[in-house]
Amino acid sequence: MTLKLGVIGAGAIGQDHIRRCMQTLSGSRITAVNDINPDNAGSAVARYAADARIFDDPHALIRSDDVDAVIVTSWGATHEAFVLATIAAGKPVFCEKPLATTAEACRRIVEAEMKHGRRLVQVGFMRPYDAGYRALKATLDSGRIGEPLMLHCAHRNPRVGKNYTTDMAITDTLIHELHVLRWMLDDDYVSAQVLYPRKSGKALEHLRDPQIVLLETARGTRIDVEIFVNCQYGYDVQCEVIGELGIARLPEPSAVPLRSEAARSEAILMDWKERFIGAYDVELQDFIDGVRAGVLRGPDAWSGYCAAVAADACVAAQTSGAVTPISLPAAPAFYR
Ligand SMILES: NC(=O)C1=CN([C@@H]2O[C@H](COP(=O)(O)OP(=O)(O)OC[C@H]3O[C@@H](n4cnc5c(N)ncnc54)[C@H](O)[C@@H]3O)[C@@H](O)[C@H]2O)C=CC1
Ligand SMILES: O=C1[C@@H](O)[C@H](O)[C@@H](O)[C@H](O)[C@H]1O
Repeated sequence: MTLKLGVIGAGAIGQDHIRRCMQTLSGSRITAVNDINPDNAGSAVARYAADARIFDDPHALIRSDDVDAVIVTSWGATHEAFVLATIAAGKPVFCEKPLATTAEACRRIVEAEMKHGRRLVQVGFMRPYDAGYRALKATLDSGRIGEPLMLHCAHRNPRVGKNYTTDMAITDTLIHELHVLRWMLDDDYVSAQVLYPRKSGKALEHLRDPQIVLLETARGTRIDVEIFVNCQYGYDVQCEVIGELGIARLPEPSAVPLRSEAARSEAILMDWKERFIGAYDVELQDFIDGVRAGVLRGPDAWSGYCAAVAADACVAAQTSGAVTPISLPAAPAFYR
């Protein structure tokens, strides 16, 4: 049975996921698209999914018999309502990160899914599907560098638009690290602090950029993450783990080492779509396969909630400047 997918939000990543479902992945097709901006829905359908129906009402799309499962790729603040409605309809949902923009909203999703009694939600945290992060985690798990003591990370985007606000450095950007580092270290955060270095002249008036987030885990590992979303030169994600016996780094994406014009160089990617293209393909194929097999295995709503608890603390720390505690309840049996 080919899985019929409905997409809510046909912007940058919505269109990219529609393209990959229609052109790269197997076992699904896009049958329905909704966007608050009808031009975006129209252009997605025209470019990639000529047979899909355009819905004016996202809730009608969720309920439609032409939709077996839903992909939510609208703005973060709208995710909660669409995910809850899809759970209420008893259908699986792939929701782009963040699952919701606050821990309280994520908790409501967790409660609704548990009440339903079966996993329906996969969160679009793609980094655990990335070959580089998987290799880094395998190295840590092998014990070759001993226990991790410190991590130095960076998440840099060349630039962001005028709607990107200071808190989005946490809820939209750092949220990837909050999820992937917890997964990689198999450890929980206990505190967060945010520091502001000198502001870049390339950042718009309203935005504090760059930012440094300091995290501490329950086992005492210290993590610093630089978030710099107007770095100009590229899309650059770095992660270095300092262990008791050695150091392990996230591999760079492969690039041709070039000797030209009296210089040695390697290109740096400019776009998250290219940097994580392999990971997006594998995560969405995993969702499609999981729905068809009746068992979702990807990042669950609980991991979306845990990332949001840490994000809430970081957002509070952005204004207080203080070291802010993070405390997580034990995972319910449903998610263990
Ligand atoms: N996993 C990843 O690496 C990435 C994840 N994302 C996440 O995907 C989501 C979308 O991001 P982008 O595609 O970059 O944004 P975007 O602004 O390019 O696209 C969002 C689309 O959603 C539509 N939309 C907004 N509110 C809506 C509503 N109430 N109903 C229907 N449509 C609505 C907008 O009109 C727009 O077409 C965000 O949550 C973002 O954090 C985005 C980029 C990469
Ligand atoms: O998820 C993403 C965007 O929404 C976010 O705005 C960027 O900062 C991230 O690098 C990208 O992966």
